[in-house]
Amino acid sequence: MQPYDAILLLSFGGPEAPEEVVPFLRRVTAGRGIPDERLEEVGEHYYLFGGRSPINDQNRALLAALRAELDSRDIDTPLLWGNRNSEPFLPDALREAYAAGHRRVLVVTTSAYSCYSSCRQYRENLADAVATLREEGIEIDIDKVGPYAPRPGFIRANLGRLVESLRTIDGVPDEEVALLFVTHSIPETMDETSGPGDGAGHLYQRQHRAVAEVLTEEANRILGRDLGSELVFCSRSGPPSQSWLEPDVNDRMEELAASGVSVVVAAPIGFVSDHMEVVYDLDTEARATADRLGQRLVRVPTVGTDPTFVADLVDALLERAAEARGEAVPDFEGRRPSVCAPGCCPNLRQHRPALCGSD
Ligand SMILES: CC1=C(CCC(=O)O)c2cc3nc(cc4[nH]c(cc5[nH]c(cc1n2)c(C)c5CCC(=O)O)c(CCC(=O)O)c4C)C(CCC(=O)O)=C3C
Ligand SMILES: [Fe+2]
Repeated sequence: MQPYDAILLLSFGGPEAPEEVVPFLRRVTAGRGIPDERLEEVGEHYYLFGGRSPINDQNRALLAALRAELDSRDIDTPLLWGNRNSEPFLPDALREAYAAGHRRVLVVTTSAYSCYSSCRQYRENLADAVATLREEGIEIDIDKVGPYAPRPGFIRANLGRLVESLRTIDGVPDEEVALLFVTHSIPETMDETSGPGDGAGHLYQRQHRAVAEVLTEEANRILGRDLGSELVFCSRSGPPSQSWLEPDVNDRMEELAASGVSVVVAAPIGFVSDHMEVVYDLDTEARATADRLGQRLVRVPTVGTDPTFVADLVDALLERAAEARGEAVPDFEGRRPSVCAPGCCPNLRQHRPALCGSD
């Protein structure tokens, strides 16, 4: 893994007890104009699950799977974990890394796609953490693996799960099935400006549509079906005056019921584990919508610790290390170099320093 002497999994974080819910939500939304009403509502989602989000346990499982994959390739580089919004906090993780003698850390996030929330915001968190540590006299260098949704392993792992789910509705005619790929809604402006600032924009949506297209094609080929598919969104927040990506999964299910769809297959390709957005927004809310409409909802699992996904993440780490050594590495979808371009996925609220980019 040279030139890196540690790897760090960087994630969103989540509460693990009822008393952690409000402090967590305050951290997530500090200065982001989320209405109080929405916060109370989201708090209720967490209380419904005893105040414990599944995300940290899922990251513990991912860390164990990554460790096992690294070990199987005789890579003994330490693997660490830091979060944006809950313990273990990123600056603490980096402080510990330094204390253990690590000076150059390679980061991989639990966000697979490109947009401010899923990429640059983590880069800002890294810049903040490094600045905090510098004040303590600690110097640490950070690089990051780029958004990995277009990678073959992420796609193959999703395909395996999708095909398995579709096999449970073998006898249902194509015209009665709606295949919905689901991701987190984001503000329209965040989508428009996502990507390397080359004028094209909408990279967030384009990456999802590309993944959805390959998955639909391949699943149809494997199963001898001719299913269509669409991209829909969940977890909208923000004030009603702001446009966010649509349609909402529940609204679309309602329309589909009216046109004779009896089975909805929901594949949350926007997420890498079955965290709150999945267990609440899909398994609770969308399931209630399905029940009301008399539809059957088949929810496809996220990639989680799928061995194909885990092996591909380790490949991504190794490729990033080779890139840092100046070696030629495979390109995919123009994601080389891994350093983000100037103005990539900008912060539209205020300019803030960000690491792992060329601006
Ligand atoms: C693109 C995207 C991902 C996917 C990529 C990735 O995985 O990073 C993601 C993941 C997640 N989002 C999460 C939780 C929350 N996101 C919020 C708010 C927001 N998310 C946004 C976007 C995204 N979010 C945006 C544009 C906002 C508006 C405010 C802002 O501009 O920041 C809020 C505030 C309340 C609300 O409005 O919902 C919460 C509580 C959790 C933890 C789940 C758990 O606990 O299991 C995870 C993994
Ligand atoms: Fe979110």
